[in-house]
Amino acid sequence: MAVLTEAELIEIRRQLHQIPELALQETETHAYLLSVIKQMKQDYLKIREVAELPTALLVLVKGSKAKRTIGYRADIDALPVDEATGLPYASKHPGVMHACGHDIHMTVALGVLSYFSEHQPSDNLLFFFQPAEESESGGMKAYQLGLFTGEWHVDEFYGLHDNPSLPAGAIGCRNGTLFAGTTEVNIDIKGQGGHAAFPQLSKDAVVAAAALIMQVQTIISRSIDPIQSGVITLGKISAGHIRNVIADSARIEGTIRGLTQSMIEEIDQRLREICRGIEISFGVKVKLELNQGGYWPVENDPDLTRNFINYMKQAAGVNYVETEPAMTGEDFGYLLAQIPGTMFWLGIEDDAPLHSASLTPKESAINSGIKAIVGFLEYRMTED
Ligand SMILES: CC(=O)N[C@@H](CCC[C@H](N)C(=O)O)C(=O)O
Repeated sequence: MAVLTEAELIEIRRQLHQIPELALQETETHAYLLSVIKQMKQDYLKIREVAELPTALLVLVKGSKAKRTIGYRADIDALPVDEATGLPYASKHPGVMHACGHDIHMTVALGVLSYFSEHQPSDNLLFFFQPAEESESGGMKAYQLGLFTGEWHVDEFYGLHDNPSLPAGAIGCRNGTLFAGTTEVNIDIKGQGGHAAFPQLSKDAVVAAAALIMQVQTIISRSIDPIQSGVITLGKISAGHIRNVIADSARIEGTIRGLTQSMIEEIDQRLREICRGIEISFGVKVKLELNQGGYWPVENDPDLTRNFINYMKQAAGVNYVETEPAMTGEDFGYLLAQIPGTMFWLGIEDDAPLHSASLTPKESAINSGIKAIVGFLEYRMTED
């Protein structure tokens, strides 16, 4: 196979878009990626599958006179979102969609890999197709399994996220914190059920949940320095069985975001205190689970990122945009805390935001992204 053309890449993206899979279940996606990679020229490639993380895929491109190994990561999982785009190539998996654009991430990575499968790089390149970014901490799992050791050691890591608010193909970045750290929140309230007519004989889990939700929303406005940024979103609540029975339990699921680790820990602590207060005031039991996993703030390495930005600013054909930190989370933050590197945005220009059922990335972003990344990697490999 020659280097993948723009038309072939768009077709690949559409195939991937039709087979979205949730975190750690990306078997069809894994098989598809493998089939595309196996059609590339294999002379410089070494493919690795991992029994302990079966949907992950690593591909090493052997450099001709390697001074280092440069890692490039693309996440491969999708979201439990019912696609509403009406596109002819919409998801074939009901209730699951590439609503965060990981189909674009994979396609860009395949495009860059395809280029270097035909043009041997001087440094080693390691492509990491990572499962479980949206949940389940795939990046942290991979690192803790020792995937980046020995021959597969990575000296510096790069990865992108698509961004609907940037023009198609634009590269966005900043030095310092790019994305927030996040903590997943699960709250189980156990009360006592009873007849709707006799609330005094019950412990109403719905009322306790309502009070808890309203109190939690005061953390940001009343416990956090207004100059600092934090977000608490409780995106899911379930409770009760029928209108005239007082609910005996309620479950709330959400996410906390902060641009620094200390901010996240401060919010976590206030949440614990509010849960204790709800127990006392409503006579219920509240079980709080906080799970940060690998979703650490994405901290770009100062030197590597300065270099990346300087390259992108002057590269012909690259529309570089300096961006603000975002409250989105990314488990690439964990990898960047272990291995220096840079995360950046790729503009996909859409009115719909990430995680929307109507997200429709502009596909021209794929080719622009590949050109910018190939150019940067070739430049980086000329440096000592
Ligand atoms: C880019 C993006 O949208 N990432 C996700 C990451 C999820 C983090 C974690 N599972 C959580 O929900 O706290 C995001 O929602 O920002």
